[in-house]
Order: sequence, then structure tokens, then C-alpha cells
Amino acid sequence: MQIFEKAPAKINLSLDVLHKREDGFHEVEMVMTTVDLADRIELNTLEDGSIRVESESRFVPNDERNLAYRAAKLMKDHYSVKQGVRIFIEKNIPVAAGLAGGSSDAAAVLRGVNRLWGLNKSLDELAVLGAEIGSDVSFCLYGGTAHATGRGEKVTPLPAPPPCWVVLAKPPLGVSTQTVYQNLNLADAHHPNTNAMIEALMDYDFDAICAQVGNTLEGVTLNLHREVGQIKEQMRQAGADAVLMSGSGPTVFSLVDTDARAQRIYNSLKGFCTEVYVVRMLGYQERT
Ligand SMILES: C[C@](O)(CO)[C@H](O)COP(=O)(O)OP(=O)(O)OC[C@H]1O[C@@H](n2ccc(N)nc2=O)[C@H](O)[C@@H]1O
Ligand SMILES: Nc1ncnc2c1ncn2[C@@H]1O[C@H](COP(=O)(O)OP(=O)(O)OP(=O)(O)O)[C@@H](O)[C@H]1O
Repeated sequence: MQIFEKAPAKINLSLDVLHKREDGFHEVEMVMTTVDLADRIELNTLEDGSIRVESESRFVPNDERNLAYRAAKLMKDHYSVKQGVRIFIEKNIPVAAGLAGGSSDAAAVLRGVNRLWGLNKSLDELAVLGAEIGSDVSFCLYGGTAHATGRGEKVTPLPAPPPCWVVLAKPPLGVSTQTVYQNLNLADAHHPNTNAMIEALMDYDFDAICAQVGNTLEGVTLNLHREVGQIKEQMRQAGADAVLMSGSGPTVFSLVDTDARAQRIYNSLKGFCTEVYVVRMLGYQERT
């Protein structure tokens, strides 16, 4: 049997870090949404019980370090499944970019092997397993737009934002999420107003959403990599309605409500960094 799953990237419209916890993770409060830049996952049953990962991308590991492999292994062990799976990842989301590419691949594999192996588990049950793989995996399982708390694994759905264009630009460098959290000094960090962002979504108010974007981790990555600030400035000058770094970075996104301005921002960045995308906000839950 063969099935396909779509694994969309996420952006953090709002990311607040509250405090460091006893377990080393940080308590966060985030508003996240999916965008139409996605990896494509192909799954085939392997009757010999093995798990294999393949990708044409040279940036992703093809062994147990791959989050997609870990997702399949977790499902196989947890539900005592005899069959195996070949996972092919068509990698379209930039790696180590702050767009949750690996987490979304893992979530797609959880959903996919659930179907492939006929397990019929609920998304809520899969989300509990997903949290063992990474903090963003639970959100990626549901997709859409959501409020995420805890270390990111407690997910409550929110209404989709009004349709708009999202321009994504990643400078040619990767960022380790762990390093960014380690370098965060909460005493002088910026804290976005999460409640105001949730209200803006409830009101379906694009201007209010743009006014409320904010990310506590942005200052850390800006200090580490000046390219992030340069991209932000370039996007602002080209007419973006809102500009923010996603997750721990280094990808910066802008929100724009006309395609002409989205194109202008895209053109202004093309000479500056090679990985630039103009995509739609998905907002609602996207499957397969
Ligand atoms: C930056 C975000 O992507 C925003 O959506 C997430 O907070 C990070 O999610 P993720 O990449 O799935 O992160 P994980 O794989 O769970 O954790 C990677 C590392 O980031 C740090 N980490 C992550 C999440 C969190 N709430 N607090 C943390 O301090 C920890 O040092 C952890 O070892
Ligand atoms: N399927 C995968 N796709 C991409 N990276 C993977 C995958 N599996 C493991 N990795 C490893 O995970 C690391 C982080 O990659 P990823 O693209 O998920 O980062 P990210 O977008 O910054 O994630 P987040 O936004 O959740 O912090 C990379 O160094 C990569 O080697």
C-alpha cells in the first residue's frame, strides 16, 4: 500500500517565552499558523518490518536522527506493529529555518502510518506521542491556526486569519533552537501581547493581526546574525504590513494583503538571499 501526506511549514504570529522550567524547557505561549509551503511525504508498507527514510535533500539525515524516522519507530513500538514503512521525503521547506520542517514531517508520518497500518487512532492520541518527538509536533499534527502553551505541546484551535500573502526569506545560515533558548535573557526581553493577537484573530481583523505580531526569541537571533535584521529592514522598505522572525529563526516572514506588494517584496529580496518564497496563509487545517 502507498499513501501520501502533506507536511506544511508553520510560522509563529506571536511567540512569548514566560520562564525557564525545572526540566530545562521554557514555558511558552504562542499563536501559530500553517502556510502553503510544504514537504511531501510518500509512505509505502514494508512487509519485513524495517523503517527506511530517503530524501533527495542532502540536508536531512536518512537514519534514526530524522524526526520522520522517530515518528514511525514510536508508532511501531507503541502499538506493537509488525509491518514496516519506507518514508520518502520531498523536502521543500528550508532546514533549520524556524519553520518546523522536521516537526511537520514527523507529524505527517504519525498521521500517515496511522492510516497505512490501519491503526485508526485519534489525532489527540497521536499528539501525545508527537510531544515525545518535539515541542512543535503536536501543533503540526492538527495544523491550521492554534494557541500553543506548555512547552508548545498543548494546542487549542483558533479561527483562521483573513487570507493574505506571506513572503518568507531565509538567509544562508541555520539556527539551532537550543542555542537561541540558551542565549535568551528574559530580564530584558520583548513580550508580545498574546491575548490581543487572539482577539485580532477572533475579530478577523488583518490590521490588528499585523499590529500584534511579536517574538521574544527574535532579539536573540538578531544579535547572533545581523542578516536577520537586514532582511527585516528590506521587507519593511518594500511595503510589508507586518514583519517578524518565525520561531527561533533565521527565517523572516512578512504579511501582505495585496499580491502586487508581495511581488515587490519578493523582488527586493531576490538579490539578497536565495531562499525566498511567496505563499498563501493556510490557516485552516490542511490534510493530505
Ligand atoms: C521555537 C519553536 O519552534 C517555536 O514554535 C519551538 O519553541 C521549538 O520547538 P522544537 O524545535 O520542536 O523544539 P524541541 O525539539 O522540542 O526542543 C529543542 C530545544 O529547544 C529548547 N526548547 C524548546 C522548546 C521550549 N518550549 N523550550 C525550550 O527551551 C530546548 O533546549 C530543547 O532542547
Ligand atoms: N525530516 C527532517 N527535516 C528537516 N530536518 C530534520 C529532519 N529530521 C531531523 N532533522 C534535523 O533537525 C534539525 C532542525 O531542522 P528543522 O528544519 O526541523 O528546524 P526548524 O525549522 O528550525 O524547527 P523548529 O521551527 O521546530 O525549531 C536539522 O539540523 C536537521 O538535521
